[in-house]
Amino acid sequence: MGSIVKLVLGDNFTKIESNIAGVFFFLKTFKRYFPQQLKITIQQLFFNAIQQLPFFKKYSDKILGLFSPYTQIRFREIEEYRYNYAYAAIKTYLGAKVNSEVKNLKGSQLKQNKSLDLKREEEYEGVKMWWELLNCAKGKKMCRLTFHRSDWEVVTGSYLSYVVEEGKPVEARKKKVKLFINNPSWNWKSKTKNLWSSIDFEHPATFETVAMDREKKDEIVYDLLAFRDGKEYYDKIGKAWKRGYLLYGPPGTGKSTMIAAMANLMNYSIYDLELTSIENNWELKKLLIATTSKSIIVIEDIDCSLDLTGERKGKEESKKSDREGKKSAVTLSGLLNFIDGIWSACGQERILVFTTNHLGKLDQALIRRGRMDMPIELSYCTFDAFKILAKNYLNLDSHLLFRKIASLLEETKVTPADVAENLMVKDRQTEVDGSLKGLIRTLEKMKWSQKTKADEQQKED
Ligand SMILES: Nc1ncnc2c1ncn2[C@@H]1O[C@H](COP(=O)(O)OP(=O)(O)OP(=O)(O)O)[C@@H](O)[C@H]1O
Ligand SMILES: [Mg+2]
Repeated sequence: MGSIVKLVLGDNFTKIESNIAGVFFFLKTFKRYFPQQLKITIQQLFFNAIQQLPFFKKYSDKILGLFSPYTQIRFREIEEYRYNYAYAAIKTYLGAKVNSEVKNLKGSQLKQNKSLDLKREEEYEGVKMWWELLNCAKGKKMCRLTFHRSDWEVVTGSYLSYVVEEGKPVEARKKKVKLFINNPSWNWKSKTKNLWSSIDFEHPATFETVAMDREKKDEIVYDLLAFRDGKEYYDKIGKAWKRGYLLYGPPGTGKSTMIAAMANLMNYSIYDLELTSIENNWELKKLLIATTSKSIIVIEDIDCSLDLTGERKGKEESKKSDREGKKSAVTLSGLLNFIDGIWSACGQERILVFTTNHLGKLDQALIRRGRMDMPIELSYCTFDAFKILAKNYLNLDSHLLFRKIASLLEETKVTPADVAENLMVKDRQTEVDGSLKGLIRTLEKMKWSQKTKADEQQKED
């Protein structure tokens, strides 16, 4: 074998042969004379140097994972659309350490799609390790811990629990998400705190449980995260740090559920603004100025609350107008002024969400870009959305009846709320089949009645 290689490579083989011999001789001498600690340091330097090579830069994570004596543990900020509290605790721990030991702080650039916020070296019970805080593509963030494989037990055994415990006390003071509801203006007293009443917000919805196409959902989550981390960007372009989302779709498609998921993801409070209990533009201004930063201001069913001619025509409008004997005057222009003017002046880190069942009824001025940055359509249940509901309600990934349901969903307009209702069971063990069959019956009925209606319509036309 050696002679065939020699024949092919000729003189080069002799050179390679002597180089390899040289490396082996070096490693042998190194092993004999150098202490363990120095060896670890040199190994680290060697792997750091390798990471700089272009080929390794591209595949370094995978290659180093295979050959490196070092191993890594990653803590992502968002795991399966849920906020990862271990990440938060670690970040807090590292932040506190950085303030007291600035000398360990290093900043540099990693791969093109990752930027390094912080790198610090740690020593725990004689074990050396390295923490990195990384900003990855699409606003994702993570902490990465690198350490020698031989230290696995110390790191996973006691070190990580120590870090999470240390980071916890600050994290425990984390803001509680609140739901604010505006008091009717005839109940306001002199102090600002009477404008809004609040309760703890404990809605369990997360983006994981919102049933909609995954791609669309990812786009929304990345948009929200980019907004949250965008202070510098908004400062740079000279725009107020705010973002508007317009959620539209038929009743029962998950608009309110998505607002709850947004609040839980961002850890922002919700201000649920009921325009029908406000008298005029001045009151609207007062209410909006009293909202705090890191909040989501929600106006549900905007088309029912506001008339495009300038007068409200809300669900409670007639009742209230009768009672007070005068016309209320919150106008579209009042709202627009706020979004563009006062909003920009006092608005720090606020999200504005409008919902509607009828996109066509809204004034273009209200939904133009800059006011509503992202229109989000919540639509009838697709098979992708159904699979999420089946997982939520029945803990089911697949079933023989799924194929039938998929084909019925293609032909029927049914809301996720209707599907969810059919999937609710008290006893999962015995009722899974029954609830899926019940859903199929409902879908068949709906399909038939929708078809009949469409035929009648066609005849009329
Ligand atoms: N996309 C969805 N994902 C998960 N659950 C959903 C979804 N859509 C509806 N649901 C379920 O249906 C119920 C009603 O949904 P929700 O209140 O979010 O609808 P909506 O679009 O706000 O309706 P409306 O226009 O009447 O306000 C929710 O409690 C939820 O359980
Ligand atoms: Mg709703």
